[in-house]
Amino acid sequence: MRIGLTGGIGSGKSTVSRCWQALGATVIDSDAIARELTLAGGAAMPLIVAEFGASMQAADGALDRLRMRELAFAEPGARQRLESILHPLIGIETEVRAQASTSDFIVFDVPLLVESGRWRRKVERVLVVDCKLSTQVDRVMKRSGWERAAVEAVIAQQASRARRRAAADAVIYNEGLSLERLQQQIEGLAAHWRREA
Ligand SMILES: CC(C)(COP(=O)(O)OP(=O)(O)OC[C@H]1O[C@@H](n2cnc3c(N)ncnc32)[C@H](O)[C@@H]1O)[C@@H](O)C(=O)NCCC(=O)NCCS
Ligand SMILES: Nc1ncnc2c1ncn2[C@@H]1O[C@H](COP(=O)(O)OP(=O)(O)OP(=O)(O)O)[C@@H](O)[C@H]1O
Repeated sequence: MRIGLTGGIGSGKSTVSRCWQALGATVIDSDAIARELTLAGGAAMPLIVAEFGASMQAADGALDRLRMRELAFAEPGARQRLESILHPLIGIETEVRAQASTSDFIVFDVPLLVESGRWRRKVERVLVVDCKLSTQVDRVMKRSGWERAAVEAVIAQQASRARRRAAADAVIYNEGLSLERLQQQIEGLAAHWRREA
């Protein structure tokens, strides 16, 4: 079964992904693929340099992520140009990885599943990880050392919690939840979806 896992920045997608991995699922992480594509020599780099100029490249040839983040979340047009380079390449790579999987469950961790539209028909279930906006901000500031305004700028470009929940087959409310309880919820969901299938 193909599951699309989504949620806002810092909601807990990677944490939930690890719960699925513990059950033997294959997890395919779009953010990780985007990072690989933009390493030095990555397939996206020539296209990014052609579109945004060589100043977007760090000294080692990889994408200058901080610089690109500042541009992409300040100018929606720039973010869309970046997405139009990366999203087709991410789509190809995720499909290659999915084809290679022999697991019962393939979990696609896709931050922009609801926003992009092209994902819904590729998955059989949509699992949304939800939490309060203030929790998202706190978690990302703590985990990544970002400024509050940087986290808020990303949240402003993402779907609302209500829109995401409306697209969900199941919602994990990841607020004050121990990792044990989270794992139990995923186990319950996996059993339920196994029965449905
Ligand atoms: C802008 C970039 C360079 C910033 O890199 P940085 O290392 O600072 O952040 P990172 O990649 O870890 O992303 C952190 C989070 O930002 C959010 N985010 C990333 N890109 C986008 C986007 N295009 N729109 C909305 N939110 C986004 C996601 O929640 C993501 O988990 C990078 O996020 C990127 O290349 N984005 C475009 C690719 C994309 O759309 N990725 C989203 C998953 S498909
Ligand atoms: N239930 C929880 N209990 C305690 N800490 C949590 C919980 N869920 C998530 N976190 C912590 O919050 C931070 C963000 O979680 P995680 O990385 O899973 O989110 P994400 O949705 O994958 O984030 P991003 O969109 O930035 O990739 C991490 O440091 C994680 O350890």
